[in-house]
Amino acid sequence: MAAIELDGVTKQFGNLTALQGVDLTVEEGEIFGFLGPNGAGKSTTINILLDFVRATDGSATVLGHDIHDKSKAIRARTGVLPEGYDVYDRLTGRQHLQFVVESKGADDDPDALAERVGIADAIDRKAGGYSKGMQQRLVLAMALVGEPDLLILDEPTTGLDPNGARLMRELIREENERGATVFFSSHILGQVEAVCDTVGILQDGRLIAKDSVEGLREAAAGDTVLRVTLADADGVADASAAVEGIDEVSAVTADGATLTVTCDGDAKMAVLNAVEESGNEVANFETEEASLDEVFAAYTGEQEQTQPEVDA
Ligand SMILES: Nc1ncnc2c1ncn2[C@@H]1O[C@H](COP(=O)(O)OP(=O)(O)OP(=O)(O)O)[C@@H](O)[C@H]1O
Repeated sequence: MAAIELDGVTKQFGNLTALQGVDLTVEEGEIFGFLGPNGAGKSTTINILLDFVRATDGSATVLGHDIHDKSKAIRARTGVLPEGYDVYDRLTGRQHLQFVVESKGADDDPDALAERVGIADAIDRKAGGYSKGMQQRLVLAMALVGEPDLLILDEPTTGLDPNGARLMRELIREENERGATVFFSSHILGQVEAVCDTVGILQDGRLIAKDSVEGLREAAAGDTVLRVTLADADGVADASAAVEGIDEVSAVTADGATLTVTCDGDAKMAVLNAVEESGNEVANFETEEASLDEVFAAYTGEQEQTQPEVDA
């Protein structure tokens, strides 16, 4: 059974088309990264899945249930970290957690939940006094209540420092190992790359790609950069001339005994053969993979969508 299935989902807000005919399947047990620039329609998709917003057209199921007819059943089995969720300033962390435990009919221990997200010391303080990152951790703990079958996390690393972002990734993996499907949206590519099995790229309300991180890279990385180091630097000019003669090669630069060659991914062997045929011995070669940033830019045609990655 698919954990999430969208079939031709379209959403109009007046004249604005926020989603256009989105078909998407997220398999059970997957960690799915929903990637897209600001305004692409990620939150609208999530709101439709949770029946907070009605689709103009199309249909969808979550955990096998129709999103309209069975929204209560869906929410009972789903943990959600909404974008920009406001905590109740006057309630403590414990009261927030107790509220969710009771409303879900679960039996989680609030102290254990707070411990998992790293706010155990602050559990009896009012959430209004929490830092932004602590509030985000509290909301994450609320999403974990009741061992949900599906976690929907909308931009979960917002407001988190590198340690918080790392914790988020660890929790996503732990929850997935427990058996939960994880669907999380982000415009921070590194977060998605670090933890996801599958990525969907949404742009202007259309799903423009869905693949594994590796598959996306291969599909979008038309150009590969090869660094070929020769055994003898004296042969560089000949080797360079030989490589330049290959149709699939778009650029060659030389530095000492190393040639840097930009070429189509499938021309790697031709490059190495040309170097050897020019009378040179290859001492070493490396291939530079396209980063997911480059993949994302190749798909969306946008260069600077990302915030600096919080490396952890
Ligand atoms: N309630 C609404 N009324 C009118 N327009 C809306 C509404 N909600 C969203 N939109 C518009 O729909 C489009 C998609 O917005 P959405 O919030 O789903 O994007 P997003 O990918 O989640 O972006 P972000 O990363 O900035 O949160 C945007 O153009 C947005 O302005």
